[in-house]
Amino acid sequence: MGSSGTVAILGGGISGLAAAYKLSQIHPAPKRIVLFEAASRLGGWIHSSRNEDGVVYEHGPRTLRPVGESGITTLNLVQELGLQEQVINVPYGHPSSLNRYVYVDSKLIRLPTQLSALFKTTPPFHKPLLAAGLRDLFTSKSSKDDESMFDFVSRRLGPDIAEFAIDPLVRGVCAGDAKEISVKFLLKSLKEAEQKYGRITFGLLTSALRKPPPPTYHVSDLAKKAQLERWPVWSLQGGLQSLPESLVEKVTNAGVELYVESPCTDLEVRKDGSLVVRSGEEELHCCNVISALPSFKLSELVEKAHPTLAKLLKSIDSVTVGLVNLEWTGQRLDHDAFGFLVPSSQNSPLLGVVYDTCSFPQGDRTILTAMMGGKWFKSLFGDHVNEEALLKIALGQLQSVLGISDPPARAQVHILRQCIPQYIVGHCDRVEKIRRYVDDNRLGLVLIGASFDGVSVNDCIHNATKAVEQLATKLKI
Ligand SMILES: Cc1cc2nc3c(=O)[nH]c(=O)nc-3n(C[C@H](O)[C@H](O)[C@H](O)COP(=O)(O)OP(=O)(O)OC[C@H]3O[C@@H](n4cnc5c(N)ncnc54)[C@H](O)[C@@H]3O)c2cc1C
Ligand SMILES: C=Cc1c2[nH]c(c1C)Cc1[nH]c(c(CCC(=O)O)c1C)Cc1[nH]c(c(C)c1CCC(=O)O)Cc1[nH]c(c(C)c1C=C)C2
Repeated sequence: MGSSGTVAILGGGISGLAAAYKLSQIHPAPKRIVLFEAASRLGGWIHSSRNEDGVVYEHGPRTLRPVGESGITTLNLVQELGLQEQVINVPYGHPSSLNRYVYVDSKLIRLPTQLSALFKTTPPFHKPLLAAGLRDLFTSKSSKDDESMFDFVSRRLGPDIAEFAIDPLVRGVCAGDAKEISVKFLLKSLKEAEQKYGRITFGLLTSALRKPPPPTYHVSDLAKKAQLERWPVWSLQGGLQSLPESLVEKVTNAGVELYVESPCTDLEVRKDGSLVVRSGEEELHCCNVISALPSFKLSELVEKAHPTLAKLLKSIDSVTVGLVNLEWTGQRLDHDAFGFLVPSSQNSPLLGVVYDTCSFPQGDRTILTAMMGGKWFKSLFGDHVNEEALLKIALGQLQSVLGISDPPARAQVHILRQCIPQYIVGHCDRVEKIRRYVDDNRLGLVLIGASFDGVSVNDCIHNATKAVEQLATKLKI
């Protein structure tokens, strides 16, 4: 088979599917677009299950934010796919968008959102939050180019904020340890403000006062509606899995070849710059390969020919999450919120619990998702923990925290192995080195996926779209 005009995509998660969709839309489109997926289903970590009675559980992501260029890219895509009627949003000002709890010293504490917390000591903090602002004003800037989220916030705003706000935030976004995760992961603009103004408060003030410039990119009617109505987050009826399902339908109709249960087992770069993708006995010659694989998986494929690259790719580690969906009949919560998070200082097996039916009610029932382990999975549960044991642990925790003692009407447990990449200190440099190696060695590889430039679904779709736009300008079709 000739390589000219054939593009291979490795991985059929949302990144790979978004790339396949975008590639099938460009003119002229490549002659062949072939996607290899190792698992028996497409969608990667986006996984919803639909019970026979229509009740939906999410085993991966559940809500997306509509903000920023990447939030708009996803809503644009949703409209292009004709899914706008299926969009459900949390209304502006809804308790699930305002109330976030932390579980500290055996108590659920609502994180303060009111201005009074600036002047009054409000638990779990030990000082009024104004003290944090004053500390920032009197702290000089650090010369370090990168540091951990915990160190940065502890230094600038005090250890209280680092322990009770930043540490749980990191657990609630990447199931990781704030003492290891790079400040550039979630607080890039604050780190830049420190470098530019010496104080993060000056940076916050300047950006609050500055009118954002009008967008230079397309904003669909759906994205405009989300902005106008100030949706905090949104999802899809039937679960977020409807998004990859719709992409699969569209790309199949556009002629993209999708192979499931077809792991890429070898990737060879020939001297003439063409590439050979192997999946078991099959081999495909192509002009370009888009990898939408987790970094550690791609590392295995390039290990033999490019050990230096393999080592760099492998250094972007991922953590395992035990995820337990639980359902009870009736309303079992005495407060409305997005959920609660547990700071690592509490040494709990729980990372946090999402109150799914508070954001999106599903009749007269309570559905919660407990997430456990993350960075601490192995030290908490060992190598051989099974689903039954995790269910028991989750139920015990929910009894202590929420006082729910009767057994759930239904439950599902999933052990999500190596599901969230960890952007530890130095991540940006690592990614730059990886990309430089690929360019310098003319490997013809395009790297997308959650391992590199953002873990949210929005980031994955946006980065896949941008990468294909760039590739289109130099495609050897
Ligand atoms: C529990 C959980 C909750 C989350 N919550 C949110 C949320 O609320 N909001 C949000 O925005 N994001 C959330 N995320 C993050 C988001 O879901 C992921 O970052 C995103 O789905 C990753 O997509 P991806 O396509 O880059 O990678 P993946 O989904 O990992 O896809 C990679 C694909 O490659 C396949 N593969 C692996 N090896 C091979 C091989 N050798 N050959 C071929 N295929 C291979 C895999 O089977 C997989 O299908 C959450 C993630 C998890 C795990
Ligand atoms: C307890 C563990 C986890 C919970 N969600 C995730 C984990 C690991 C994964 C996750 N959650 C979000 C993202 C996307 C980040 C983004 O950039 O949009 C990912 C990968 C969204 C999110 N969840 C929480 C926050 C603060 C955010 C960021 C954006 C937003 O404000 O929506 C908080 C949170 N997550 C979990 C709970 C229980 C919780 C708060 C109570 C579960």
